Amino acid sequence: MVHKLAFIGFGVVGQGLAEILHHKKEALKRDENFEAQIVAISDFMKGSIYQPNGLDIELVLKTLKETGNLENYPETTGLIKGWDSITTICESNADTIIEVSYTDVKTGQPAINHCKSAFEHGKNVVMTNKGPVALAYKELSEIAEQHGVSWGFEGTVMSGTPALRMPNATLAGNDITEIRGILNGTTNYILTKMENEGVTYEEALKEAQALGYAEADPTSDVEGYDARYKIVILSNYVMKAPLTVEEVSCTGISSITAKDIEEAKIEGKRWKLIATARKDQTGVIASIALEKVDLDDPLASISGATNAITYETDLLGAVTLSGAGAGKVETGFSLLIDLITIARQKQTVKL
Ligand SMILES: NC(=O)C1=CN([C@@H]2O[C@H](COP(=O)(O)OP(=O)(O)OC[C@H]3O[C@@H](n4cnc5c(N)ncnc54)[C@H](OP(=O)(O)O)[C@@H]3O)[C@@H](O)[C@H]2O)C=CC1
Ligand SMILES: N[C@@H](CC=O)C(=O)O
Repeated sequence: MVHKLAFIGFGVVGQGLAEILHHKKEALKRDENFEAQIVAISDFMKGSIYQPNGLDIELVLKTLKETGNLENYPETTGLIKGWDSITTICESNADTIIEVSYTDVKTGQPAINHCKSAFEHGKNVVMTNKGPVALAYKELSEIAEQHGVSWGFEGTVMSGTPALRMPNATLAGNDITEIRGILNGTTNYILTKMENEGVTYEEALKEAQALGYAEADPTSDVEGYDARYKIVILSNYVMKAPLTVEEVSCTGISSITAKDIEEAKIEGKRWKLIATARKDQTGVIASIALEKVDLDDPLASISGATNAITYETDLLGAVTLSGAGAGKVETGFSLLIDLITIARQKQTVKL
């Protein structure tokens, strides 16, 4: 079966997945029996194209690079231009929607509506957009289930590093009592650059933006909102506790100075933006806080855009996972693993 994909949003991450699908086409077919075709892309400013027989990925990327607009893609029989996101989701022949538009930290929209429309039209969604998972996890998972479709969102926490799949699949049966981690690549990159290279806060932020780590509005990163979304996703999905964004106390890194960093160094400590969620009798208590950690703390050695997370479990003790927390290919991969998982489920059902 060839999986037909429609992309909503085509920025860093969307293009990351498209490049992987192009470069690994043969290997994915040979090793995973996985074949995909991009039939539609709908992006706010970069334009919208739909070709029911499949778009030529190389030509899509070339057209975008050379002209900045997808609608300059060469005319072919059946090509439709200009569809908005909802029309693309509802009217295209895609079986899976790749939702990689920007994360709205207040309402989660329009991505929540994108998910609802897709599920109601019998389509799977795989996404890296954190809004719908952080704000509407329960409602959307119920709608997906009612319509018998899949919803993948591995990349919403720690990019392609399996921060969701690992505890759910391989730690199943454990009670996870506490989660503590570095969950934002941009802020960890800034803190590392300031400490190791004496780069200013502003310069380090600019670098993180240029490398594709930061959110469209980097306030989300530096004020801790992005990490707050991620700890809410972890609480709901991994700890099965219905924590809301408003319940998480949150401070970011925007007030940190070179002097603060120097002082921490003298004390033998290091600043890190730490996300914590801890179970108690009433539910889960969670926070995002800038902390001065001891150098022998396992999170102290996590540098750059790398993230890390420790799960405290009742049967296995502490289990720590570290890996990429942001990036084009790294986050593109998170979408690929969700797609491969859906494909494997379909193959198992057939058997
Ligand atoms: N970058 C990373 O490392 C990671 C990102 N994420 C998440 O993945 C998502 C995508 O990130 P990234 O690719 O970096 O972001 P970008 O800002 O590079 O891309 C987002 C794209 O979505 C488009 N867009 C915004 N709203 C709509 C809409 N309503 N309909 C169609 N297109 C829309 C934007 O359009 P335009 O700019 O043309 O107006 C832009 O091209 C975000 O939600 C982010 O939080 C998650 C993990 C890691
Ligand atoms: N802006 C985010 C991207 C991934 O979620 C980050 O820096 O971690």
